[in-house]
Amino acid sequence: MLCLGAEAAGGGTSSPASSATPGGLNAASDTMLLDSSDQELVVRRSSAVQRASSASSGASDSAAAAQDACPPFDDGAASSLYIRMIASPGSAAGASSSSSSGGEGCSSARSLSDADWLLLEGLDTRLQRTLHTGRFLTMHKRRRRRLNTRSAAIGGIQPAILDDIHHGQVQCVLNKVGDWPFNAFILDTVTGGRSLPVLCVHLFHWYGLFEHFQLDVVRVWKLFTLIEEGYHGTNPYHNAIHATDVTQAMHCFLQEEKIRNHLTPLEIMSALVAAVTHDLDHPGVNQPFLIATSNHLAALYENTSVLENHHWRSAIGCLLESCVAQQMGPNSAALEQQISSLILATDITRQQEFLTRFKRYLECDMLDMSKEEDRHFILQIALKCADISNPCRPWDISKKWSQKICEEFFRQGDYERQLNLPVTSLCDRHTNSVPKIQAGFFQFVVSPLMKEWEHFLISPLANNMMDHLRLNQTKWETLLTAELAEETKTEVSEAEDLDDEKELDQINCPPTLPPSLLVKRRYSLPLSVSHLAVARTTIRRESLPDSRTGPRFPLETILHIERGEGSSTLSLFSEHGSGSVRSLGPPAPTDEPRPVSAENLLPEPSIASITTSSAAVKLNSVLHPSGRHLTRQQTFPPLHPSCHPATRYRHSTAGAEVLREASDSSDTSSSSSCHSESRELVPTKREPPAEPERERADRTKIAKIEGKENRAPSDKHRKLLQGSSRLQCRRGSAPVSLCKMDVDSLKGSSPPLEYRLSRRGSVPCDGSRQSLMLRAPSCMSRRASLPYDPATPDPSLISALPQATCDSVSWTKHLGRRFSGGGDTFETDLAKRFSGKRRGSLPTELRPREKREGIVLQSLSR
Ligand SMILES: Nc1ncnc2c1ncn2[C@@H]1O[C@@H]2COP(=O)(O)O[C@H]2[C@H]1O
Ligand SMILES: [Zn+2]
Repeated sequence: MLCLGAEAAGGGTSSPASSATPGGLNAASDTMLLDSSDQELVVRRSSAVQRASSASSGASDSAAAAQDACPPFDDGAASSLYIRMIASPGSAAGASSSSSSGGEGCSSARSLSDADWLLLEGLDTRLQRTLHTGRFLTMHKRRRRRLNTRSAAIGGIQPAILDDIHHGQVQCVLNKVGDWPFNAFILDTVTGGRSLPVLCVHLFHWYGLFEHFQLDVVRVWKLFTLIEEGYHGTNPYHNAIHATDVTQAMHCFLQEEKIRNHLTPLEIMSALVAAVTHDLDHPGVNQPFLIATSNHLAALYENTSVLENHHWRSAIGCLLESCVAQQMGPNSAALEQQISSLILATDITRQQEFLTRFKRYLECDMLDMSKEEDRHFILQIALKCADISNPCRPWDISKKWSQKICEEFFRQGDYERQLNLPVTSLCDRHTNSVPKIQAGFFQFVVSPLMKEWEHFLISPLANNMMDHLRLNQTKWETLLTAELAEETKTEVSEAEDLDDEKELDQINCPPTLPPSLLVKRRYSLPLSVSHLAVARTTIRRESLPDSRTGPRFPLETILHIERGEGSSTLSLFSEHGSGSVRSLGPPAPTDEPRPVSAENLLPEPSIASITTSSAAVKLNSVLHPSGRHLTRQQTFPPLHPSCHPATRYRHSTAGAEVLREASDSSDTSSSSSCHSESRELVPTKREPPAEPERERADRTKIAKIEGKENRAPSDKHRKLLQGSSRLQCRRGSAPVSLCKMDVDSLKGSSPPLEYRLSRRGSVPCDGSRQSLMLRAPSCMSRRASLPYDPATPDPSLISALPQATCDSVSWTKHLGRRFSGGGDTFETDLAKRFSGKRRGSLPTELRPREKREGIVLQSLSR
């Protein structure tokens, strides 16, 4: 173990920036030790200000926590601590052993009541928790990273040295920590993945918080290490680097003249801790996903700001466990209250609420920074701005963030697809693209807020941010333009292919098919489907998990299951329960392939499991004494035959929409189109099985227009559903709510909301839409993929459908080809130019502008 005098223990006290520190700590007397076994930083302070750390060098996290004095936690904090205890047997053990270890002033007897102990004893976590066990409810496992600056000579024998994280490069980066073109990725690289604690300790020194609150450096390091652990390194975007980035942005804002002269040390500390914890333990999926999959977090936080509630409670848990809360003494309650309020404000679905208020305050010049509540409001806005400030960074940094967030969205879309949930538009890598998402996000989410922020700050920083924002936005729009142009080009060539197909179809089509169905539309049957018994013109393309993106459910397996040759519990095409929509059975025996579950689908660590059922029940009794039920979720969607997950998903999304509509209109919007730029999740394409001659010939033709992810249903299902009257007339992603709808039931009545919205949904490929296509080829208000030359529909079918639907058909036909709603969704000039030309999958109906504008926020809602 090497002990070094730590000039830089606080991260740059010797830097020019630090020397300007207002009341910065003299950290020269700090001594830092690094334990090479877990790279846990233990700092010994010889400073008279702080007491010597009771944590011995190399002590484990939990031991350190146990030996440190812990305060009694009040009722308000109890759940935060429970959350961490449940996820961390070490913490619970620490708490229990602390009484015997005689930690300073820490008595478990006064901390834990009988009920607490009952809860903790019920946590049979020691036996059941796996290596994925983490401290947080999402079962996050910290990934240990070797410092990339570690000398090769150390060879794992010698502990790390201080210079590992405080060598020249780190200093260089920290010296510029107040500059806007800050690159968190670089700091993360030079600190060997420890950017979060390094930055935060640096800032705590810089603001003089150690001195002001008499904080122990060991505990503060512990705090930030816990926080760092709580971020999922497996998330492309919501990881510790994002926390670092947002904290640095917050630091920049705190330096602004309008702000810095008014803040108290407590407010500064609240702002920094809130910034660094604002996405703590983020599972990488949004709130609707958690609700749709009955995730325990949704139940725990009652479907309301689920993630934000979880973030702040986890943050308080870290403050308690590190005992920093204790050191804050009487300030602790105010600190916790501010942190929770700041983090809750980052709920993106509350954007409009804050923006409207902010505008009003600015217009009426109502903000008085000498008032505590106004300062708090500005800090809320500052955190919100910091949270979405990546579009305001220089292009190379901003672009990286954009790609990362989109990759995270697309991953969620992949999970949804694999779970047979409707794929969120924003998250569909097959119909959306990074430029498209960015252009919309920049215009509708970031710009409105940043404009007001600029209005408030009136400073070079604000100008700088807006300059970058405009520049970056132009770049994404240029990319989008190029993408759409390319798409148009491709589709023209596809149209030519379709002419060829028409000839082929006329030769091969069985006489039972009405002529109007021929050459109805292009489609994208996979080359690998070998069970086509009807002419392909009758087959709708589908959106089953593509074998390229869903390797765990290759089409062969699906067809195998569908034919009843495999386990019946995983029927992907049937209607109810095991015989219906993809049925997700209970965990299969260990030697069987596991059913579709979050544990199978999500990258390790899983968000599906947290703790044992008994623990969940007890936790529930603490959080919800009224006795509401909270069960631990093992697999999802859970087995609720009466409520298909897709329906539940739609409801949760609809709920968000209603909520949004209740607030002011003109939020933001998003749209869809194009393929993903990311290739990380695209596995190698599978070999197609052997197939009959004619079908092969067909497919060779089709291959020209392949490139879609669609899959055709099997012959069996097609036959089964020939008589079905379902109204699932769109490709791949039929309106999820229409599964049981009969065409006749629509006669003379106004279409149900679900139908009018015609939302996509990735309903299982059950073949029902084919029969519908046979009967109502072009009357449906289907999205996307309209034929270039739609044949005149059967008049009797048209009369059977709601007028609105038929109107939309004629509207759609007017476009001359399939319409995807994407280009015009943002209603920019740019987009208008391409409306009707681009591919994509939005409904053909023209939805009210405010509804469309809400899409981005809704999709982003976490
Ligand atoms: N560049 C971006 N493009 C699209 N969405 C973004 C971008 N940056 C941030 N967001 C979204 O805005 C949200 C703000 O809160 P979160 O950081 O939790 O999650 C963020 C993302 O969902
Ligand atoms: Zn965030």
